Amino acid sequence: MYAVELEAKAKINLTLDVLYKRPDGYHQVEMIMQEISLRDYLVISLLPKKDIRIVADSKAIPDGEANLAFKAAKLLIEEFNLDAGVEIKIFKEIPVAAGLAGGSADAAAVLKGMNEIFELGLSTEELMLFGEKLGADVPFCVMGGTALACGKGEELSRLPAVPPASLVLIKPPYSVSTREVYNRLKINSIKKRPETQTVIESIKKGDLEGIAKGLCNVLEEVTFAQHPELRKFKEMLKERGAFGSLMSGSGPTVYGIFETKKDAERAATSLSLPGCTILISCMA
Ligand SMILES: C[C@](O)(CO)[C@H](O)COP(=O)(O)OP(=O)(O)OC[C@H]1O[C@@H](n2ccc(N)nc2=O)[C@H](O)[C@@H]1O
Ligand SMILES: Nc1ncnc2c1ncn2[C@@H]1O[C@H](COP(=O)(O)OP(=O)(O)OP(=O)(O)O)[C@@H](O)[C@H]1O
Repeated sequence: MYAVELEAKAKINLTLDVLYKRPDGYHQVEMIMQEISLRDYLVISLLPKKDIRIVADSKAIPDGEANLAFKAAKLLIEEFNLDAGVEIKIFKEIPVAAGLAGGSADAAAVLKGMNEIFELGLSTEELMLFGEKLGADVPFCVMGGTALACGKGEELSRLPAVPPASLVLIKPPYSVSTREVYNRLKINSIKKRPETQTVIESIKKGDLEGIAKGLCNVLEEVTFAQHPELRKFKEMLKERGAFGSLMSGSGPTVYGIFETKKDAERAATSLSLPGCTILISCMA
């Protein structure tokens, strides 16, 4: 049976600013998105009849039509009236509901994989437009790399690659609802906003310390109000040599940027946070 194997890479936010609430209920954002090496693996196989089957190695994600990978397959089957189906095997490595776009990454991988299996001939831009129908982070997960995201997150402009750097990610043993965090945000009381253009300049110069100094996510205050220990996790990473640390997306994952893999490994092994998942990854 014809099958394709894909990697679905996670993302972190280097900056995340929220400008205002839009009439459509979403928030206007300005954020720098960065693809990282942490990834899920998917195997998509052709099924002779119109059926979508999700086979996941994790009980933490839905195995039916609530799965974002299922929604992506359904979207293309209906759009192109495909007279066949797919089985989607998902091997999860990305922590779920962690602020790392795990579901969005899987959905983007399904769009790419089905484009290949059914020879739809869709460009990256066309796949990103389908991604927009699935969720705000999906267009970036289709594009990958480093990008400035505006609008709901679908207006993307590619940025130069950031300098190679390692990350330590701390994922606490609970998840956070993105929707609740956005809806709890008091936009008029945001004390510190990212200096997005300054960070873009640092990226263009390949200045890792400048990037790290510019890390800023306005959603932190909302999630930290519920989980104050996350603020401590940021400090612990910096005390262990991180150039900078930040919560990714709506959280709860907090990450630190380290110059080398060895620095990241040393920091990670010195952390003892019962119940937390501690991962090492890299940017670019
Ligand atoms: C927090 C980020 O992950 C940062 O990259 C994204 O902004 C959220 O991306 P996402 O999880 O793919 O978001 P979606 O699944 O499309 O939306 C989940 C919910 O988050 C809220 N949401 C999301 C994106 C956005 N720009 N404004 C919002 O208010 C909406 O209530 C939405 O119903
Ligand atoms: N393939 C999937 N992988 C992970 N979560 C999925 C998937 N399909 C559906 N979900 C659901 O989507 C919700 C969000 O999961 P996800 O891992 O995408 O969160 P996230 O990383 O915080 O996303 P974002 O950073 O975009 O806000 C979870 O509650 C999960 O049950």
